[in-house]
Amino acid sequence: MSGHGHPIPMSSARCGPLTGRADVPGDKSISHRALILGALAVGETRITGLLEGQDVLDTARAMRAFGAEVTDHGGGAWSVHGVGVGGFAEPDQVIDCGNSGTGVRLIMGAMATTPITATFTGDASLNKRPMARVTDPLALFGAQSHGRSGGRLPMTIIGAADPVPVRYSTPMPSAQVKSAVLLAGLGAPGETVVIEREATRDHSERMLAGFGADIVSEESAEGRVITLKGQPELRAQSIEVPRDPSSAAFPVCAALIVPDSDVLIPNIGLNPTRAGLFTILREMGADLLYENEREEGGEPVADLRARFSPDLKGIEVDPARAASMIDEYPVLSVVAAFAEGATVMRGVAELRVKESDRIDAMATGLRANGIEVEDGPDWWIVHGRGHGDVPGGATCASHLDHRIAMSFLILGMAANAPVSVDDGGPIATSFPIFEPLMARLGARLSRGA
Ligand SMILES: O=C(O)C1=C[C@@H](OP(=O)(O)O)[C@@H](O)[C@H](O)C1
Ligand SMILES: C=C(OP(=O)(O)O)C(=O)O
Repeated sequence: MSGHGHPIPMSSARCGPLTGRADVPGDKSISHRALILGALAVGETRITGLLEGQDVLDTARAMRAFGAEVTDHGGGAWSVHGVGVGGFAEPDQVIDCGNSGTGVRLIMGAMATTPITATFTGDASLNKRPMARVTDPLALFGAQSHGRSGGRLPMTIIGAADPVPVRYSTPMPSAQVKSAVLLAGLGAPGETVVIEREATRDHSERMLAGFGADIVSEESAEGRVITLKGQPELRAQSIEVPRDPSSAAFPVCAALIVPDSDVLIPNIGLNPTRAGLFTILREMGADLLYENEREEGGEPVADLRARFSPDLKGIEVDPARAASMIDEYPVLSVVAAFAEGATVMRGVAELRVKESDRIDAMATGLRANGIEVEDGPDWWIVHGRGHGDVPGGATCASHLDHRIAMSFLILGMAANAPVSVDDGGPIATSFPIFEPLMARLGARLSRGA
């Protein structure tokens, strides 16, 4: 797999209209949480629509290592026989979370208040990412961690034998940190409180409530205050995973920039903590409609219809929206290249600590393809060239980052010359059917240098 297998060079060439229906896979964030909470519940949790991308498969394997029975019934249907809160067994192998920040950080939280020891590792990308943001609050519960310098993986966590509850303000907007603290709070007596200044994706809170935990979110002058009562008995659930808005972003953005396209992307989760990209695209002048808006399994859902939008305008993206579209900035920067004027993105320092430094990876690749980009520590500006004037023609490094690889392949669909990536392998972490799905719509993707 990505980071372990051979690189898969891929290219994308200008194509005719993209048309038809794009059924994107299940939501990655919700899939991780369904497996982890299923493993912490009593009884059998049934999941449909699970994302079978490598990140989630690595979490499924990890849950088995902690003692849960995880079964793949085929076609996205899975079941998890949980061990109950506090019931995790000590794994006898190192837990390899592959490329997944969400996987490793949430699982560290989930085991940190059980008196067991586990060692975590990942691929070359994950082993560079900061873990102190999770181990600092886990230490407050009484857990110990021993990792490489700078708080990097591989890392051993020794769960607290006698955990205490915690009140913690997250220092950066991060749903992974929030979720790690909440999952650790399950194993501590009393109330664990997480305070976040900017609201991040709330799938953990919604799903914990669904599993029967006593959890309350309140808005206050400090921000959002989430209070969880520890040591509940979580009851197994049936979970239907909605389709992933972060994956939908790719066919949506491709349809906006490829002339005469008209693509329907059904059943997309539009939780407001996730849907920022679609709001911004509409503000830029995108022909993007929400059809058949409804609620499914406690999450807002709609069918997206995206059509070629020849008059996109650059925009100043409201930094208050950053958390609700944090994974979508790379593909937004591609759309920005086809807009008239500058698109300004501020307050996005977090982009520098994802699977890659996403500001640097995109800025470097966009410049190589003839697009002017300025960047600083927590901001970047893409100077759009307008439709029909994006040169393309370069090979970009994907840095073991699925979203970087997919973004540059989208660029190639509307640029004047083909665009290549050195390695499309990481795409399988979140969107394993990206290639056939985009090809069916009419994209011209090929493999090989
Ligand atoms: O909680 C989650 O499922 C995620 C949170 C975000 O990360 P941060 O918490 O680091 O912002 C996001 O980038 C990631 O893709 C998924
Ligand atoms: C940042 C991402 O994932 P993770 O942090 O789970 O590796 C992502 O999918 O864009």
